[in-house]
Amino acid sequence: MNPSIAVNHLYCGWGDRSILEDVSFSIEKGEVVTILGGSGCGKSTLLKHLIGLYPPRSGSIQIVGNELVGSNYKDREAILRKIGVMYQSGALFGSMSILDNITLPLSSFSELDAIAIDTLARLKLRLVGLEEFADFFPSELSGGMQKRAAIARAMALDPQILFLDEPSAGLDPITSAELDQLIRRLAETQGVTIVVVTHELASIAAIADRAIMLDKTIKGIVAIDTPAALAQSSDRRVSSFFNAQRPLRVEG
Ligand SMILES: Nc1ncnc2c1ncn2[C@@H]1O[C@H](COP(=O)(O)OP(=O)(O)OP(=O)(O)O)[C@@H](O)[C@H]1O
Repeated sequence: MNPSIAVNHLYCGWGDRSILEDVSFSIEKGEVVTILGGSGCGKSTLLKHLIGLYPPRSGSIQIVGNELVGSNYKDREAILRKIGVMYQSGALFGSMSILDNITLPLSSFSELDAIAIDTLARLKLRLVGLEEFADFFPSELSGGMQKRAAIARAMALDPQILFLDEPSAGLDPITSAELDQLIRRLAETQGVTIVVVTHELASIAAIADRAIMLDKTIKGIVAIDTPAALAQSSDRRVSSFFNAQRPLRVEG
Protein backbone atom coordinates (compact mmCIF):
# COMPACT_ATOMS: atom_id res chain seq x y z
CA MET A 1 0.00 0.00 0.00
CA ASN A 2 1.18 3.53 -0.77
CA PRO A 3 2.25 5.69 2.16
CA SER A 4 -0.06 8.64 2.82
CA ILE A 5 2.80 11.04 2.11
CA ALA A 6 6.12 10.32 0.41
CA VAL A 7 8.57 13.20 0.08
CA ASN A 8 11.76 12.64 -1.87
CA HIS A 9 14.74 14.95 -2.34
CA LEU A 10 12.65 18.06 -1.74
CA TYR A 11 14.27 21.49 -2.13
CA CYS A 12 12.25 24.58 -1.12
CA GLY A 13 13.06 28.24 -0.75
CA TRP A 14 11.81 31.78 -0.99
CA GLY A 15 13.34 34.14 -3.57
CA ASP A 16 17.06 33.45 -3.59
CA ARG A 17 16.98 31.94 -0.06
CA SER A 18 17.14 28.20 0.23
CA ILE A 19 15.19 26.92 3.29
CA LEU A 20 15.03 23.13 2.91
CA GLU A 21 17.49 21.00 0.99
CA ASP A 22 17.24 17.34 0.03
CA VAL A 23 14.44 16.48 2.46
CA SER A 24 13.04 12.94 2.25
CA PHE A 25 10.56 11.11 4.50
CA SER A 26 7.37 9.12 4.33
CA ILE A 27 4.28 8.95 6.53
CA GLU A 28 2.05 5.88 6.74
CA LYS A 29 -1.74 5.82 6.74
CA GLY A 30 -3.18 6.57 10.18
CA GLU A 31 0.08 7.92 11.59
CA VAL A 32 0.18 11.14 13.59
CA VAL A 33 3.42 12.93 12.79
CA THR A 34 4.53 16.24 14.24
CA ILE A 35 6.91 18.63 12.50
CA LEU A 36 9.04 20.49 15.00
CA GLY A 37 12.19 22.53 15.33
CA GLY A 38 13.41 25.98 16.30
CA SER A 39 11.93 29.20 15.00
CA GLY A 40 12.64 29.82 11.32
CA CYS A 41 13.81 26.26 10.55
CA GLY A 42 11.18 25.83 7.85
CA LYS A 43 8.24 24.02 9.50
CA SER A 44 5.61 26.25 7.89
CA THR A 45 7.57 26.29 4.65
CA LEU A 46 7.43 22.49 4.55
CA LEU A 47 3.72 22.48 5.40
CA LYS A 48 2.90 25.06 2.71
CA HIS A 49 4.64 22.93 0.11
CA LEU A 50 3.02 19.68 1.29
CA ILE A 51 -0.45 21.21 0.87
CA GLY A 52 0.38 22.49 -2.60
CA LEU A 53 0.34 26.23 -1.84
CA TYR A 54 3.77 26.68 -3.44
CA PRO A 55 5.78 24.61 -5.90
CA PRO A 56 9.12 23.32 -4.60
CA ARG A 57 12.37 24.05 -6.45
CA SER A 58 12.75 20.37 -7.08
CA GLY A 59 11.89 16.99 -5.66
CA SER A 60 8.78 14.91 -5.30
CA ILE A 61 5.72 15.06 -3.03
CA GLN A 62 3.39 12.09 -3.36
CA ILE A 63 0.00 12.28 -1.67
CA VAL A 64 -1.50 8.79 -1.38
CA GLY A 65 0.60 7.68 -4.35
CA ASN A 66 -0.19 10.69 -6.57
CA GLU A 67 2.57 13.10 -7.57
CA LEU A 68 1.71 16.67 -6.61
CA VAL A 69 4.81 18.37 -8.05
CA GLY A 70 4.27 19.30 -11.68
CA SER A 71 0.73 17.87 -11.78
CA ASN A 72 -1.80 19.46 -14.11
CA TYR A 73 -4.73 21.49 -12.78
CA LYS A 74 -7.23 18.61 -12.88
CA ASP A 75 -4.96 16.06 -11.17
CA ARG A 76 -3.89 18.63 -8.64
CA GLU A 77 -7.50 19.41 -7.69
CA ALA A 78 -8.14 15.68 -7.22
CA ILE A 79 -5.01 15.28 -5.09
CA LEU A 80 -5.80 18.29 -2.92
CA ARG A 81 -9.33 16.94 -2.37
CA LYS A 82 -7.67 14.15 -0.34
CA ILE A 83 -6.34 16.61 2.23
CA GLY A 84 -7.89 18.87 4.85
CA VAL A 85 -6.06 21.83 6.36
CA MET A 86 -6.53 23.73 9.59
CA TYR A 87 -4.56 26.98 9.53
CA GLN A 88 -3.15 28.48 12.69
CA SER A 89 -5.80 31.17 12.95
CA GLY A 90 -8.58 28.62 12.44
CA ALA A 91 -9.83 30.90 9.66
CA LEU A 92 -13.54 30.31 10.21
CA PHE A 93 -15.86 32.73 8.46
CA GLY A 94 -17.02 35.06 11.24
CA SER A 95 -20.28 36.02 9.56
CA MET A 96 -21.47 32.41 9.29
CA SER A 97 -22.71 29.97 11.91
CA ILE A 98 -20.48 27.03 12.78
CA LEU A 99 -22.83 24.76 10.84
CA ASP A 100 -22.66 26.99 7.74
CA ASN A 101 -18.87 27.06 7.97
CA ILE A 102 -18.92 23.27 7.59
CA THR A 103 -21.68 23.03 4.97
CA LEU A 104 -19.78 25.50 2.75
CA PRO A 105 -17.07 23.08 1.53
CA LEU A 106 -19.69 20.34 1.20
CA SER A 107 -21.98 22.45 -1.00
CA SER A 108 -19.03 23.83 -2.99
CA PHE A 109 -17.28 20.55 -3.70
CA SER A 110 -19.88 17.77 -3.53
CA GLU A 111 -22.99 16.85 -5.50
CA LEU A 112 -25.01 16.10 -2.36
CA ASP A 113 -28.46 17.60 -1.78
CA ALA A 114 -29.15 20.10 1.02
CA ILE A 115 -30.51 17.51 3.47
CA ALA A 116 -27.53 15.19 3.05
CA ILE A 117 -25.14 18.13 3.43
CA ASP A 118 -26.86 19.26 6.62
CA THR A 119 -26.74 15.71 8.04
CA LEU A 120 -23.06 15.27 7.18
CA ALA A 121 -22.10 18.66 8.59
CA ARG A 122 -23.86 17.86 11.87
CA LEU A 123 -22.04 14.52 11.99
CA LYS A 124 -18.72 16.35 11.69
CA LEU A 125 -19.77 18.67 14.51
CA ARG A 126 -20.62 15.65 16.63
CA LEU A 127 -17.18 14.19 15.87
CA VAL A 128 -15.58 17.20 17.57
CA GLY A 129 -18.19 17.47 20.35
CA LEU A 130 -19.88 20.63 19.06
CA GLU A 131 -23.24 19.33 17.83
CA GLU A 132 -25.10 21.57 20.27
CA PHE A 133 -23.33 24.68 18.99
CA ALA A 134 -24.30 24.39 15.31
CA ASP A 135 -26.08 27.74 15.25
CA PHE A 136 -23.42 29.66 17.16
CA PHE A 137 -21.13 32.12 15.42
CA PRO A 138 -17.34 31.69 15.82
CA SER A 139 -17.11 34.77 18.06
CA GLU A 140 -19.58 33.13 20.47
CA LEU A 141 -17.26 30.15 21.03
CA SER A 142 -14.15 29.80 23.18
CA GLY A 143 -10.72 29.53 21.53
CA GLY A 144 -10.65 25.75 22.00
CA MET A 145 -14.15 25.36 20.54
CA GLN A 146 -13.16 27.49 17.53
CA LYS A 147 -10.20 25.18 16.93
CA ARG A 148 -12.48 22.13 17.12
CA ALA A 149 -14.92 23.75 14.69
CA ALA A 150 -12.03 24.47 12.33
CA ILE A 151 -10.99 20.80 12.55
CA ALA A 152 -14.59 19.78 11.77
CA ARG A 153 -14.50 22.00 8.69
CA ALA A 154 -11.14 20.58 7.61
CA MET A 155 -12.72 17.10 7.95
CA ALA A 156 -15.87 18.05 5.99
CA LEU A 157 -14.87 16.32 2.77
CA ASP A 158 -13.52 13.21 4.53
CA PRO A 159 -9.85 13.87 3.79
CA GLN A 160 -7.34 11.04 4.01
CA ILE A 161 -4.76 13.44 5.43
CA LEU A 162 -5.32 16.27 7.87
CA PHE A 163 -2.73 19.04 8.23
CA LEU A 164 -2.85 21.14 11.40
CA ASP A 165 -0.73 24.27 11.74
CA GLU A 166 0.06 24.95 15.42
CA PRO A 167 -3.37 23.84 16.70
CA SER A 168 -2.46 24.62 20.34
CA ALA A 169 -1.39 28.20 19.64
CA GLY A 170 -3.13 30.58 22.03
CA LEU A 171 -4.79 27.83 24.10
CA ASP A 172 -4.33 27.22 27.81
CA PRO A 173 -2.71 23.88 28.79
CA ILE A 174 -6.01 22.17 29.70
CA THR A 175 -7.79 23.17 26.49
CA SER A 176 -4.66 22.26 24.56
CA ALA A 177 -4.65 18.78 26.17
CA GLU A 178 -8.32 18.32 25.22
CA LEU A 179 -7.50 19.23 21.64
CA ASP A 180 -4.64 16.70 21.69
CA GLN A 181 -7.10 14.00 22.77
CA LEU A 182 -9.37 14.93 19.88
CA ILE A 183 -6.49 14.76 17.38
CA ARG A 184 -5.46 11.32 18.66
CA ARG A 185 -9.08 10.10 18.58
CA LEU A 186 -9.52 11.26 14.97
CA ALA A 187 -6.47 9.27 13.90
CA GLU A 188 -7.59 6.17 15.77
CA THR A 189 -11.31 6.18 14.94
CA GLN A 190 -11.33 7.77 11.47
CA GLY A 191 -8.06 6.26 10.19
CA VAL A 192 -7.00 9.71 9.03
CA THR A 193 -3.30 10.51 8.73
CA ILE A 194 -2.47 13.66 10.68
CA VAL A 195 0.49 16.00 10.23
CA VAL A 196 0.85 18.65 12.92
CA VAL A 197 3.25 21.60 13.05
CA THR A 198 3.86 22.30 16.71
CA HIS A 199 6.60 23.10 19.17
CA GLU A 200 4.58 22.19 22.25
CA LEU A 201 6.44 19.30 23.89
CA ALA A 202 3.39 18.16 25.84
CA SER A 203 1.41 17.91 22.59
CA ILE A 204 4.19 16.07 20.80
CA ALA A 205 4.35 13.49 23.60
CA ALA A 206 0.56 13.15 23.69
CA ILE A 207 -0.23 12.81 19.99
CA ALA A 208 2.78 11.88 17.88
CA ASP A 209 3.62 8.41 16.65
CA ARG A 210 6.72 10.01 15.19
CA ALA A 211 8.19 13.48 15.02
CA ILE A 212 10.24 15.08 12.27
CA MET A 213 12.74 17.57 13.64
CA LEU A 214 14.00 20.22 11.23
CA ASP A 215 17.15 22.25 11.72
CA LYS A 216 17.94 25.67 10.30
CA THR A 217 21.68 25.10 9.97
CA ILE A 218 21.48 21.91 7.95
CA LYS A 219 18.30 23.10 6.16
CA GLY A 220 16.71 19.73 6.64
CA ILE A 221 15.79 16.86 8.92
CA VAL A 222 18.06 16.39 11.89
CA ALA A 223 16.06 13.49 13.33
CA ILE A 224 12.89 11.52 12.68
CA ASP A 225 11.70 9.07 15.33
CA THR A 226 9.21 8.45 18.13
CA PRO A 227 9.00 11.22 20.74
CA ALA A 228 10.40 8.83 23.37
CA ALA A 229 13.44 8.04 21.21
CA LEU A 230 14.00 11.71 20.39
CA ALA A 231 13.86 12.64 24.07
CA GLN A 232 16.76 10.21 24.67
CA SER A 233 18.75 11.33 21.62
CA SER A 234 22.48 11.87 21.99
CA ASP A 235 22.33 14.54 19.26
CA ARG A 236 22.82 17.87 21.01
CA ARG A 237 20.39 19.74 18.73
CA VAL A 238 17.63 17.22 19.47
CA SER A 239 18.26 16.87 23.19
CA SER A 240 18.48 20.62 23.75
CA PHE A 241 15.09 21.06 22.09
CA PHE A 242 13.53 18.30 24.19
CA ASN A 243 15.15 19.40 27.42
CA ALA A 244 14.52 23.10 26.92
CA GLN A 245 10.89 22.91 27.96
CA ARG A 246 10.60 20.04 30.41
CA PRO A 247 7.17 20.29 32.04
CA LEU A 248 7.15 21.34 35.68
CA ARG A 249 6.87 18.41 38.03
CA VAL A 250 4.96 19.43 41.13
CA GLU A 251 5.28 17.01 44.05
CA GLY A 252 2.19 16.88 46.24
N1 LIG B 1 6.10 33.44 2.08
C1 LIG B 1 7.37 33.68 2.40
N2 LIG B 1 8.15 34.53 1.67
C2 LIG B 1 9.44 34.76 1.98
N3 LIG B 1 10.09 34.21 3.03
C3 LIG B 1 9.38 33.36 3.80
C4 LIG B 1 7.99 33.06 3.54
N4 LIG B 1 7.56 32.19 4.49
C5 LIG B 1 8.61 31.98 5.30
N5 LIG B 1 9.69 32.67 4.89
C6 LIG B 1 11.04 32.66 5.51
O1 LIG B 1 11.48 31.31 5.53
C7 LIG B 1 12.17 31.02 6.76
C8 LIG B 1 11.50 29.82 7.42
O2 LIG B 1 10.21 30.25 7.85
P1 LIG B 1 9.09 29.27 8.37
O3 LIG B 1 7.89 30.11 8.63
O4 LIG B 1 8.94 28.12 7.45
O5 LIG B 1 9.76 28.77 9.74
P2 LIG B 1 9.09 28.06 10.97
O6 LIG B 1 9.98 26.95 11.34
O7 LIG B 1 7.67 27.72 10.67
O8 LIG B 1 9.19 29.21 12.06
P3 LIG B 1 8.26 29.59 13.33
O9 LIG B 1 8.36 28.46 14.32
O10 LIG B 1 8.90 30.83 13.84
O11 LIG B 1 6.87 29.80 12.81
C9 LIG B 1 12.09 32.28 7.59
O12 LIG B 1 13.33 32.96 7.49
C10 LIG B 1 10.97 33.09 6.99
O13 LIG B 1 11.21 34.47 7.10
